[in-house]
Amino acid sequence: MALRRPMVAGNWKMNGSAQLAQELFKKFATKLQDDSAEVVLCPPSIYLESVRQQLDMNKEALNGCLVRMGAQNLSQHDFGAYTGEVSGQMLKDSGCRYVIIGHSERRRMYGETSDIVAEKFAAAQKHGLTPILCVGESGPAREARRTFEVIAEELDIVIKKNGTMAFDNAIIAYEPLWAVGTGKSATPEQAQEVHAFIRKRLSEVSPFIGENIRILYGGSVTPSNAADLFAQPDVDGGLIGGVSLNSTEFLSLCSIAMSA
Ligand SMILES: O=C(CO)COP(=O)(O)O
Repeated sequence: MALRRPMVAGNWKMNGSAQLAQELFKKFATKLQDDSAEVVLCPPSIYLESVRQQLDMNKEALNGCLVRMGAQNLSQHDFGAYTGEVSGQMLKDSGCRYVIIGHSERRRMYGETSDIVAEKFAAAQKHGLTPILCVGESGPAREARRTFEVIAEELDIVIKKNGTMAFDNAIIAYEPLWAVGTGKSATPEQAQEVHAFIRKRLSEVSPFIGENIRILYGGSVTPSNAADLFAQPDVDGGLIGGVSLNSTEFLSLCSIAMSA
């Protein structure tokens, strides 16, 4: 068993259906073998209930395999006049264990600043959810050799607001923007380099957290590149977009993580 249990988290984004949940669980029930990796489904919030039903219905068949549920976003506020928003408490009530925070699509398209991301991180933990914090540089930033600078900045704002110890209960996802949904994944070496940088930065404040935090890679992960990515020493699995909608391919990523 690896020091850190690998995780494969499926971010459905604004895709999927109750039927997809059913199809995935049918395969989980027969194909997942043990608890050597953790599998997380992050459907749109309207389908959390469908996933939860499947989790309940398949409890016995899953037989100790770790399948869990996460949300894709939450409000930084607890309750109130925030039309269209969902609070951490509501996600917790729906059976979520995880919540994705600061995905690049939300930062870019919905004006989520790093300050808001830091507030959402705090809100998630306040309500007993584990944040999956996304960080990553744009293509131009990489070309300008600003990758580490961008990642450090995104991390530091969350650390400043929440403290390093908050990362005791958090997961980080490195998702370079140029690799998200483009079919052009980071190479295993590129991913490893950034993951090691993130781990080192956290280790400087807490060696325990640095050693134990799981850092996922996200951006065009497929069954053909996953084994090399997941085999990197500082890559603890993946945050999967497109492929998480294909039950056969997603299951094959889960198997790869289980043997990583
Ligand atoms: O954004 C992602 C996961 O959060 C990655 O998406 P793709 O796997 O579709 O590139």
